[in-house]
Amino acid sequence: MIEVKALSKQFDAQIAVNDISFRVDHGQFCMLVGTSGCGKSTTLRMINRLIEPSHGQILINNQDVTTLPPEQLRRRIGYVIQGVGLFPHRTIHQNIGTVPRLLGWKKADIDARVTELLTLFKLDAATFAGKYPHQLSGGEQQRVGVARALAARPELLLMDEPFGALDPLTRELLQDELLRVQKLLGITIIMVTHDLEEAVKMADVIAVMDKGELLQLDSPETLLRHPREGFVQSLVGGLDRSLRLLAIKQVSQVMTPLQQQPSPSVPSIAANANLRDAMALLIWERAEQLQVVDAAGKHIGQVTMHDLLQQGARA
Ligand SMILES: Nc1ncnc2c1ncn2[C@@H]1O[C@H](COP(=O)(O)OP(=O)(O)OP(=O)(O)O)[C@@H](O)[C@H]1O
Repeated sequence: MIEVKALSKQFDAQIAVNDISFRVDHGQFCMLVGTSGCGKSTTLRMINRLIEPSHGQILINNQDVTTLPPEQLRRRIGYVIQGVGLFPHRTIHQNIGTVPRLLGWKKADIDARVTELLTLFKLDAATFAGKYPHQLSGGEQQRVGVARALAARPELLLMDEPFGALDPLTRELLQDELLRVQKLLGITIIMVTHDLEEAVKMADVIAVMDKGELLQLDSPETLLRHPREGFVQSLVGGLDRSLRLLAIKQVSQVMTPLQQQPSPSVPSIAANANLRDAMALLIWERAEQLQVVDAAGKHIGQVTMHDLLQQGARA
């Protein structure tokens, strides 16, 4: 668990972060959202002490981060930035093994961990371990960047716009992979983004910042349904809020169990698809109803236009 208490940072005359407090529980995914220059990166970099706070306190599992030597602290906290920052003259294996090596892990343990992480991110270890970063695509490099940050099993992962430089399709793929890995490993993540769509899709809690201040900290659904007046309201948007609400729920959460025999004339949708995709399919097919199928392709229920209208509507 991480607790940020009355944290501020002043650079000369400029107050970059102004008296912010929040708490992220173990295993939660927290997104810091806001426009450029609002203090997101500065907040993140104070947590791993790349920047020293002017005021305030940061506790990780009740331990004040200022009581730890910064190098020791950074080995307990993974850090991923946009553009990856892989070491260009080291192989993928050496890159991922960086922190375990510094911590004095045995070679066999490092080898096993590198293979485990590459496999986790769907990169074939035999193919990729000996390659150099420039031989990888941007998406592959970014996966390696996340794998490297996770190598020594950190208790916290900090990510600063990690997918900002990727094309939209690769970006979506990596978002899905990160969510899968996060759920699997149960790690706590604090990620910076200026993309509300990304925040709504991935976060358990969203912290909206503006001009160095924390304006609202809530779940995606609460933030979309009850944004505070002013900046947050303008950020979450007007009517497209309804589509964002649909994007945060899965078909499986609103479907009704199978009532009738599957019909070949009714379009099908995967149970883990989101409601926005379901709405798009209903409109595209001019249908009133979709059949829901599980990962094995078995029909398990149905979802109707009426169900979706309820979910995307004002509370
Ligand atoms: N080392 C520094 N020295 C002086 N001012 C700084 C320094 N780092 C950041 N700032 C200023 O602090 C403010 C907050 O910067 P920060 O990088 O935290 O914003 P951000 O929300 O992450 O923005 P972006 O999305 O553009 O990265 C900005 O006005 C920035 O110019």
